[in-house]
Amino acid sequence: MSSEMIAVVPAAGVGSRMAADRPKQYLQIAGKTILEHTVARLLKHPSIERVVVAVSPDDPYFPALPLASDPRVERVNGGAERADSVFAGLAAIGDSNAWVLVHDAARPCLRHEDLDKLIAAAKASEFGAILAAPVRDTMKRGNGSGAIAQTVDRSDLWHALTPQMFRAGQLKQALESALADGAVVTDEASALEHCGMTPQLVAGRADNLKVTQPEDLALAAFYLENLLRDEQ
Ligand SMILES: Nc1ccn([C@@H]2O[C@H](COP(=O)(O)OP(=O)(O)OP(=O)(O)O)[C@@H](O)[C@H]2O)c(=O)n1
Ligand SMILES: C[C@](O)(CO)[C@H](O)COP(=O)(O)O
Repeated sequence: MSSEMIAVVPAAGVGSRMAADRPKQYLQIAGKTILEHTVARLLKHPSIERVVVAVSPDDPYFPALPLASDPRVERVNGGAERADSVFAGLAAIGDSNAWVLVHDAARPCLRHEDLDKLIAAAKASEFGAILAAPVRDTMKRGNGSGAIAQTVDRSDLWHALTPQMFRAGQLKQALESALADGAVVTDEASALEHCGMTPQLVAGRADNLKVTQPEDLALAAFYLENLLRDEQ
């Protein structure tokens, strides 16, 4: 059975919460765009053979990046929602037995120690695996009017991270089914859950943050500089 390992990077978002002059994946930290750092982290891992990047069809930034001419990087057109972009990336993978790791373009601080843990867990799981960070704060649910409705039991509560790793065919079928049913699919695992499957949780580092809001940029730069120094 194929062991080709391909990363799919959804990078077609507009970054509305970042409210910058360009989509956040094209903001610079540590001398490069966030997207370049994210793709470099993936291609630096010896098990990942190529990266499929889903970008907006009218994206003017991607062609100017050196990675656009890297033979290991394939561009596809992303879609209206993140799940549509992931689905478009999967369409570029012909082998249903290939391993696919879906990783947000907005997460540039992925460490190989976490990637190694994820790969091992996914290969040992019937339904793949995702990186996740245990919740560390007390969790509250609001009552819709700004007050506390209840405290949520945080035991075994996790922040889903990426990469999320599955056999390409398994993920494609689950996404097709979940999207056809109108399910809310904010990460790949939720599509498999919709189909009754139970991917494994792999405890990952909390510094694998998704750059989402303005205050995340400086933190991501700090985490990335730590990562690059640790890998020297
Ligand atoms: N239609 C979309 C929406 C999002 N993404 C990607 O999915 C990842 C996680 O999404 P998010 O952090 O929500 O990015 P945006 O959608 O750009 O942010 P916002 O929700 O603030 O607009 C990002 O790398 C983003 O580029 C995508 O490929 N296609
Ligand atoms: C996939 C993800 O990063 C896991 O936490 C998250 O669901 C992306 O959500 P977003 O609203 O598209 O940022």
